[in-house]
Amino acid sequence: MTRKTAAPGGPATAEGPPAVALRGATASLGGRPVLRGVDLTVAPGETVALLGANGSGKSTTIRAVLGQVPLTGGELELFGTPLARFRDWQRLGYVPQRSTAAAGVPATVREVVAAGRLARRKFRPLGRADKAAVRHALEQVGMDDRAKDPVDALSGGQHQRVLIARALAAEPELLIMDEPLAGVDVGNQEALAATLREQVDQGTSVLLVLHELGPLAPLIDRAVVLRDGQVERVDNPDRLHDLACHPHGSEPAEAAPAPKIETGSLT
Ligand SMILES: Nc1ncnc2c1ncn2[C@@H]1O[C@H](COP(=O)(O)OP(=O)(O)OP(=O)(O)O)[C@@H](O)[C@H]1O
Repeated sequence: MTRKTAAPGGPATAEGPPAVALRGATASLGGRPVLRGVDLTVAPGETVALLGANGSGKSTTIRAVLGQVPLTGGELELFGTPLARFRDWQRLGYVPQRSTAAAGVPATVREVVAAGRLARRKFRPLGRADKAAVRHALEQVGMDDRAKDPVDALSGGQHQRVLIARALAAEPELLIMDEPLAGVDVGNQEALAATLREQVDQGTSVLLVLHELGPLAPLIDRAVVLRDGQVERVDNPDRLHDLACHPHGSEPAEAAPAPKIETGSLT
C-alpha cells in the first residue's frame, strides 16, 4: 500500500511529482472571476476532498485541473508536467458532476464504460486488456449483470455507477470525481466507498468534490475547503469528523476553530 502521512496543509512524504500541482490559479467564467488564487496539491496516492458551499468554485477547480477551464493566472502541473506540454490524459479518469450525457443515445452500459478506454485506444478496436478492464470496472461498481442493458433504462444512481465504472476502466493513476455520491443510495454509497478504497490501496491518487463526506470520510487524507474562489482552509484527518457534520465549514459551538492555513503554504 502506498498511502502516506500528510502534514497539515500539504503532503509530507510523497514520492515522485504530485499528480496535481495547482498554484495561484485564477479563472473567470462569464466575465466574472471564479477562481481567485487557488493552490491545490494532490500527492501520489493521496486522496483530497474539495469542499465548500454551492458556487464556491469546486467544479471549476477540477475542470481547470482537467484543462477544461483555462487559467487566467497561476500554474498547473500534472504529474510534474506543465499543462501546456501534458499529453498523458490516459493517466486520468474523470467522473463529471451528475450528468446525463450518455442518456438519450442508444448505448449499452458496456459501451459507455468502454469509452473509458478511448484515451488509450484512440479509435482502434478494444483489445483483450481493454475488455478485461471494462469487465473489471463493471464488477467493481456491481453493474456487470447490466452490461448489455441500454443506459436509458437505468436509474439515476445506476447511471452514476456506470460513469464511475467508465473512469475506473481507464485504470487511472489520478481519479477525479465531481460529487460521485450524488443520487446514489446509502447502500451503494458504501459499495462505492469500498471500490474507492481498493483503488487508493493500489496507489491511485484521488481528487473529489463532495458535499458530504459520508462513507468516504475514512479515505480522505486532506480536505481543502473553498470559499468564494479561494482556499478558506485545509483540514487534516483530525478535523474530518467535524467536517462530516459541518461539510460547509460552519463550526460546531463546542469545537475549537480550525487552524487557518494560508493558501500559499499548500504546495
Ligand atoms: N459556465 C459558466 N458561466 C458563468 N458562470 C459560471 C459558469 N459555471 C459556473 N459559474 C459560476 O462560477 C461559480 C463557481 O461555480 P462552480 O460550479 O465551480 O461552484 P461549485 O462550488 O462547484 O458549486 P456546486 O456545489 O453548486 O456545484 C458560481 O458562481 C457559478 O455560478
